[in-house]
Amino acid sequence: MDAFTFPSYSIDLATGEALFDYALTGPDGEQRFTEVITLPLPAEPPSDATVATLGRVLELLHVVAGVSYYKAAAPARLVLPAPLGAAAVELVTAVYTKGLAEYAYRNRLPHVLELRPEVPAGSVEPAAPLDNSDRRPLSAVGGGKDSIVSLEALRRAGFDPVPFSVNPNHVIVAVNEASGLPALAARRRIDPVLFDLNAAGALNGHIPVTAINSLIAVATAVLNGLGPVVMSNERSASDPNLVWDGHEINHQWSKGVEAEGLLRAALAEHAGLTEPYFSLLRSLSELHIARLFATIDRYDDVVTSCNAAFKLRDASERWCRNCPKCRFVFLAMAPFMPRERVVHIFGGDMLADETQIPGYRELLGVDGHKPFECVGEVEESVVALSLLAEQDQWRDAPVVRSLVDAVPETAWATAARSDVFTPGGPNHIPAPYTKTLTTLT
Ligand SMILES: CC(=O)N[C@H]1[C@@H](OP(=O)(O)OP(=O)(O)OC[C@H]2O[C@@H](n3ccc(=O)[nH]c3=O)[C@H](O)[C@@H]2O)O[C@H](CO)[C@@H](O)[C@@H]1O[C@H](C)C(=O)N[C@@H](C)C(=O)N[C@@H](CCC(=O)O)C(=O)O
Ligand SMILES: Nc1ncnc2c1ncn2[C@@H]1O[C@H](COP(=O)(O)OP(=O)(O)OP(=O)(O)O)[C@@H](O)[C@H]1O
Repeated sequence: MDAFTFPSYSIDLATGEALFDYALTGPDGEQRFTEVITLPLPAEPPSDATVATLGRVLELLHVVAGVSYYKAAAPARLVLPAPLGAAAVELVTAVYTKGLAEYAYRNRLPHVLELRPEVPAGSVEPAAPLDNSDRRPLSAVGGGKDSIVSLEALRRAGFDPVPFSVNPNHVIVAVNEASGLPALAARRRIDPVLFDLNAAGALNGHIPVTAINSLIAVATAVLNGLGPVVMSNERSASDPNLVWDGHEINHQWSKGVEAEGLLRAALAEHAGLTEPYFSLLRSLSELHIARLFATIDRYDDVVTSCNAAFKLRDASERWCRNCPKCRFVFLAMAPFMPRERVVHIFGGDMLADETQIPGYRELLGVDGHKPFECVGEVEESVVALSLLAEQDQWRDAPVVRSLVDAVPETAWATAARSDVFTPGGPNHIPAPYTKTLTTLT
């Protein structure tokens, strides 16, 4: 295939159903795709101004959500459907290069990292400004510990958050029920043709899903007259897994602060939204978030961070207890909870299971590189281990004993100087929200 194009998109405001069309084209013909995204509708029909702003957000979503289909062939040309301003082009370029970097690395496709979209000539009509910053925030809920921390902090700080999810599965539904807050949901249907192509051996790999979910959340907030979208993306999401061919490869790129800034700028430029989207947890390490989560216990029976529970097919019921994310989150929560509580949350004791030692050695930087998963930095893992080694309840756990012996002296020294509990780094948290997290401490 030579080119990836964006033939059309439409929305039916009576049903909330938006259709996004894509095409891979080449000398042998064309492969079309249609993704269907259904937004929750407000009680009253939206005003013309709201519909205009929504249209602008959907134009960005149309282009960004194309990554799932582009990756089936990775053609050299990415041909955008309409002129875009500089900030929007910068976002799109980054989503298709940095957002697909892990895919490019694993499939050995260096040209993807250099991809530049072809932007039709012409100017874009400036968007009408919309300041919705004082409305109720939409709090994105993924079912894991991070979004629970944000939701609870927002609630306790009096912001009256509306929980929101894309395709909520049973875990997310249970988390929302535990919160007791009425939630909004959007539906997203990937074109099944993509799965057929995958089964037939098409190129496949990781995509920047948070960029897509974020724009669906912003579209929902606009349509429903709500305020900023509040994400729960942490500081370490901005750190790459490795460097390849001079490019940083970051599994979590679209959760990082660069993506957040690009999305905010594109939404301001293209949709006129002055305060559309930010991450409340941006300054915190994963370990710090785990410590905050330990202060909240109403979600213990339902919280699930394991990605295996969120697969479209053959999902696990809750924690699989055998993946990098389960290993990391168990390690991060354990120092801050009684042993029986963390074992109850996970349904088993991962630090008593010696088969987990090789995976933990990767997290601790003893073997290999940081896994391609949503896990914290090596330093955070070493700090967590050092805290466990000081506690009677954990010191003699078989995995803890083995790891304490394996971690090199230099890593302990780094951990001893660590700033994992000191908030830091760039963030986009608006002034009214800066004290929100203090409600949990
Ligand atoms: C749940 C999961 O981790 N899935 C990743 C896995 O895909 P798998 O085939 O095992 O299961 P499905 O998710 O059901 O996907 C089926 C196919 O559909 C493709 N696809 C899915 C969603 C989408 O938006 N577009 C798609 O094209 C997918 O490629 C499969 O062929 O492995 C895939 C290949 O590495 C990953 O792409 C799947 O990741 C999902 C998109 C996903 O939702 N992952 C999040 C849990 C995730 O990884 N979040 C990251 C943040 C990444 C970011 O920058 O936003 C994190 O939390 O660190
Ligand atoms: N299905 C979804 N719908 C809406 N937002 C989502 C969805 N899945 C994840 N998110 C959001 O995307 C961001 C990254 O997701 P991630 O899975 O890292 O977070 P989490 O589930 O809150 O916590 P954890 O890191 O413990 O899994 C979070 O802000 C989360 O709220």
